[in-house]
Amino acid sequence: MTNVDLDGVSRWYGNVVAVNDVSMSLGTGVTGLLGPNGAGKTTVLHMMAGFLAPSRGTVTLGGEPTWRNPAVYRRLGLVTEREAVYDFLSAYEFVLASARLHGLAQPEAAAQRAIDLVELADAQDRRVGTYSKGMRQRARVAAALVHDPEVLLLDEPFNGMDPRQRMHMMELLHSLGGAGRTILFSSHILEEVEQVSGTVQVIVSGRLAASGDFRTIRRLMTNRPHVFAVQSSDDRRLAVELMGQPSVNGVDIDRDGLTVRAGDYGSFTRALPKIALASGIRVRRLLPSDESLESVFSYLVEA
Ligand SMILES: Nc1ncnc2c1ncn2[C@@H]1O[C@H](COP(=O)(O)OP(=O)(O)OP(=O)(O)O)[C@@H](O)[C@H]1O
Repeated sequence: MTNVDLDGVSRWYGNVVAVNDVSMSLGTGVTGLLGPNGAGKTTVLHMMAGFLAPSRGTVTLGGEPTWRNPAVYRRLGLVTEREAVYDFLSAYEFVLASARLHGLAQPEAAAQRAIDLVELADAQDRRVGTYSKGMRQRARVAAALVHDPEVLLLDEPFNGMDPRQRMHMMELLHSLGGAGRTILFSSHILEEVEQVSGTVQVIVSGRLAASGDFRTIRRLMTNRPHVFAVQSSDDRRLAVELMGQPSVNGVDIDRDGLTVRAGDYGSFTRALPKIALASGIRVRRLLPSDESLESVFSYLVEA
């Protein structure tokens, strides 16, 4: 079992603090690194991979510092966010090049093994330029896995994929994690992380906002005050009815309808249809109006 540990890690670029005093420990299986754009996810992954030196603190893999440590590079693979252009190569040639770069003793066998692992054998001799986004991404995973690393880091691996490709990649991560590897993938999409991994590290503005079991964190996120936009057949009367509800903290009314501040998501969304029904009011629209990831994350940080 290979642990990746961050201990009091900060990284700044000039005046920008990208990562601020983060400590976390990753074990085998799949962990999601969740956070809005610019939160510092890429910086964390690059420090784990030894691409980037921490400004403060230590990043270790199996107890060894990752920065400038070639022995550690052999034990990890990184799939970066941006795709390099290699359209003229077949997947096999591309993965083989990676095997040779690693100086593996039997590069051909290693390349074939990695391609089989990501289930790309049927298309391995076709140029990558003819591949779908999902297939290209799997070719890149194969290249990162060619030296059979214990740790695999992936930066936004689901970006730009359609649902089927996403499902396929999720299954692949599951099986790699199930086989005893330590896998960390970054994402800014809550549902994506929820589907792939039970363990999550949430990072916001460079700080670790929450960490651990996904369900606990999900609960933290939904059991927070919410703002809803509501439109109905009789907004004034509905406002009066809602004000009598313990789950409602406040109601504003204007031309566009009601803005309702509720104590938490569940009690309000359960109560609203009952109130409307009892008062003979038709609800035409119910929209959570503060559901941006940033607001959810900010709440977590402040909690
Ligand atoms: N080389 C750099 N020079 C200066 N600032 C940087 C550099 N790299 C990242 N930053 C800044 O550090 C912060 C964290 O960036 P990072 O790319 O790690 O975030 P992220 O969570 O991966 O976001 P995204 O998903 O948008 O890539 C951002 O404010 C970013 O602008």
